[in-house]
Amino acid sequence: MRIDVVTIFPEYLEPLRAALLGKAVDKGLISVDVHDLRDWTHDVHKAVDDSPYGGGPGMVMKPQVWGEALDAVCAGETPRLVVPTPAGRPFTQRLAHEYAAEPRLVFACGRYEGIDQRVVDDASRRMRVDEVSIGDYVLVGGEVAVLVMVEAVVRLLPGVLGNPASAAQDSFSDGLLEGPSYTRPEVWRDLAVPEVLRSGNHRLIDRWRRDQALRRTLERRPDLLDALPEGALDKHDRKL
Ligand SMILES: Nc1cc(-c2ccc3ccn(Cc4ccc(CN5CCCC5)cc4)c3c2)n[nH]1
Repeated sequence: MRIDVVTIFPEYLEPLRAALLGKAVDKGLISVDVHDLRDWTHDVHKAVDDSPYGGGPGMVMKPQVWGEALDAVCAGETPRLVVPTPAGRPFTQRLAHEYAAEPRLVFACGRYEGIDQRVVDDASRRMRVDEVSIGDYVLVGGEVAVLVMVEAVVRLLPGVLGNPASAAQDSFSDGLLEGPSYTRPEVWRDLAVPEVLRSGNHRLIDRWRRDQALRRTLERRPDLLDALPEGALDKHDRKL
């Protein structure tokens, strides 16, 4: 997978070079290129923003600079363009799997109050463009959202995770939150590991884990229960 990121703060994307993602680059599983938007300015001030038409607080990013940058960065194999924004469709595990199947992703990181809408409108004439939100809170720019999305997507690629079974058993993979996890010691600060997990009875252990996942989902994310497909809960589940 080829990933390109356009930003006025390239240094914000340095974490993509570290740890697991850095190893994925070293292994040739992904390529990551970060581009400074200001490379496509032509004025001495390298201006990338201007006042909003219609008034309002803050500044809006200029379409001309973004247009030239995306023409250059998106050249070659047509990518899927992802534009983080508070006003976007939700980024979900399902969308992460969709992106993991793409050969090329380009991320456009806005700042200020966002990017002139015509940049998205124009790009949509040539490629798939998604305006995506990573949550219902407002960041200062798109860079952190790109770090979140790249991490969620790249970990799904074959060969990236040391333990691929982990991604297969992700939260949400069965529609529920995962329950609690434990490791040694058996007792820590007077807190003991639940007996069933040391019983060796894997039928009971699986049942206990599912009960814990259901309880936690009911308590923290009842909306996920409503979204479960018909028949996803068996009669034991419904008794909880
Ligand atoms: N999931 C998520 C994504 C982001 C995000 C992504 C890209 C940019 C580029 C600039 N900003 C700051 C920013 C500040 C104010 C407004 C104005 N809006 C008016 C009412 C609420 C806000 C918009 C945008 C981003 C924010 N934030 N959260």
